[in-house]
Amino acid sequence: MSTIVEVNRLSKSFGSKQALSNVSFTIESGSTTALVGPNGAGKTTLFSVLCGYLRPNSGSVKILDKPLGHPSLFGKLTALPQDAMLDPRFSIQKQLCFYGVLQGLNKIEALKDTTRVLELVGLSDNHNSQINELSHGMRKRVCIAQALLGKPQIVLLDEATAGLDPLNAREIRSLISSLSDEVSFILSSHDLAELERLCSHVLYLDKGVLSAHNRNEQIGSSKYITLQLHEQYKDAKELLKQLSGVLHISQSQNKEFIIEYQSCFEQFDIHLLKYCYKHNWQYRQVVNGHTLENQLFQKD
Ligand SMILES: Nc1ncnc2c1ncn2[C@@H]1O[C@H](COP(=O)(O)OP(=O)(O)OP(=O)(O)O)[C@@H](O)[C@H]1O
Repeated sequence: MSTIVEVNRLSKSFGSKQALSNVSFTIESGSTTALVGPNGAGKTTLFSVLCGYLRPNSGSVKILDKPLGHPSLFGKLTALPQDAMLDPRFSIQKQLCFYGVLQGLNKIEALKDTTRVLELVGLSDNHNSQINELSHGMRKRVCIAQALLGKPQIVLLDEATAGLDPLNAREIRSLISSLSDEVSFILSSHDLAELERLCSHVLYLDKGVLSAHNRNEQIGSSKYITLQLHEQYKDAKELLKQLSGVLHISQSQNKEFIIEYQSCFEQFDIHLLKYCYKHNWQYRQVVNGHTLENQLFQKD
């Protein structure tokens, strides 16, 4: 694994509004990173700086070991902006070919790559459609296809599934997941369950200040599992404490337990599920580590 994004003490303000404040983080190749935070936290500003749309006031950014704007980065990092627009006058194939040519492909290569990316997003049959003939979800997929032109190494997707129905959102998630071996995605979304499924690392921004989280963390000799049971079974917490390997149990919600266990305990998850079966407990969800929601919002 190598570092593909290195951000050091980055700050950006708009007049007196500090949108990013001393933000530092690194991203390794092959990881899928979530960028989360409340409205106005600075996510779009951070994406815009990473893409080179906005200049920071201070700090440095290196992409693939090169400073922002370096010619060798051309086409290596692409983005789907939050409110990406397409031109209603041209077919989607024409538009994508045009963007391919802007990326430095010749016309034949651009057409070939357009065919490839339209197939990836499941829109091969719509190549001649104009944008106003497509549904909201299909338009979003065209924008994602655009971001995938030319085989970039890093793709930033700002709210890729916002406003999509569950089926379309699911298709986009599965596309991201299937491409994540070749492409490092950085995803901004308000959908924590979505990021939970897709991301190994989390960058949390709040009022321009960043904190980073590792999803499947091991702290010292402890590991964590979050177990959500189907209902509030009698004495569940006390009984869980008696399971071998368990170090500590805390309750994040009514039926949800955060189980800290000895990291040397192999196949603890299977052991835990057998224990649930033994006590006739049905479970809703088992998450390796903390849930994203608990990581971000639980105070203790
Ligand atoms: N062009 C601009 N001029 C002035 N202020 C701006 C500008 N762009 C962003 N801001 C301010 O910077 C802060 C961060 O905005 P940003 O759009 O990056 O947040 P965000 O995390 O993407 O929010 P959301 O989740 O609502 O999309 C906000 O307070 C916003 O009002």
